[in-house]
Amino acid sequence: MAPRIPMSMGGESLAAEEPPVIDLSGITKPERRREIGRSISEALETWGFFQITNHGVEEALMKKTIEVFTEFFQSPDEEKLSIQRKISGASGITQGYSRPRTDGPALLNATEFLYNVYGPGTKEELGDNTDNRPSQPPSFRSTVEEYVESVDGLALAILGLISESLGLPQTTLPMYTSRAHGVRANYYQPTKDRVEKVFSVYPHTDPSVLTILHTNDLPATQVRKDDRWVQISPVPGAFLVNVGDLTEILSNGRYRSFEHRGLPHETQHRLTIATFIRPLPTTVVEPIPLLIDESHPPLYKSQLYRSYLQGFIRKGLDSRSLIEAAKISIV
Ligand SMILES: O=C(O)CCC(=O)C(=O)O
Ligand SMILES: [Fe+2]
Repeated sequence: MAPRIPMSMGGESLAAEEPPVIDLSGITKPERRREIGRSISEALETWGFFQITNHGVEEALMKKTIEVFTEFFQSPDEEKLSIQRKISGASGITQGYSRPRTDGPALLNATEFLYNVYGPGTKEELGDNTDNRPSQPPSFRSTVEEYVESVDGLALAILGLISESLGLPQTTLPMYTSRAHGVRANYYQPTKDRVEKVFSVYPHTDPSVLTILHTNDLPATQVRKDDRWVQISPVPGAFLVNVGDLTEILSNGRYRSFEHRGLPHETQHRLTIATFIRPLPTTVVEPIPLLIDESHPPLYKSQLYRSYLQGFIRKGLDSRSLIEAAKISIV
């Protein structure tokens, strides 16, 4: 296992360079589309992350989404605890509100967070406890539903570009994703004590194909690059996008799932909302057959997304351990 990097936050340890900001305007013009595709491909090879502007999601909707989540997290404990996280019997999908935790066998969460699944889908995709969503403020559900629908359209566009950058038809990666998305909102208490296990989201990779992160514009999301933590400066109105473990598998290792973590701000509450674009539980995840030939053997095992997710739930946030375990060992 790779050694853990010290968690200290000395400013001098942060690299000057960071993932690029990519402007999506003109995406329908063929030449511009190729240029955007090249920028995304380069960003994914170098960082696994990029920010996007002119992405088509309405600014007012983005703001309103931050507002309703903030209002939820600031509501009284009994309100939040009334939808405490629980596992649904049949689907195994755990939804609801979670208190900050620093104990337990798996590396869990030192922030409080809310996780629910939104979008069209079967009971197996959505889980049986979709009622475990906030009912306050009254506009919460309709706002988040509208937000997720809009982010879904953006995700399809980005997945199309990533597919093309792999030399595949733009429908390829979307075919591996469900339209029901996991939405995890993290709420960080302010603290000057920025060390692991204090109001942070531990180093991990995402069990997703693609993750689209919306924040209240405060640092710090950090990505691990060449054994250093690189802090990403939020561009107001932009989304932070990264590929997860499933894209690493589907692309047969061309686009790696980079380890990252979330830290609190010193003086203000940080809110981050991650939308995870994922396969269906019944999808077989394996390197895309068109990318495999004699000189490019598959580097990852084939498995059901459901089994992958169960492994994630069992382990919690634990650097790159699951994706490493998915590799075919070459002896
Ligand atoms: O809050 C952040 O900055 C990162 C959150 C994250 O990585 C996640 O929820 O998967
Ligand atoms: Fe993440």
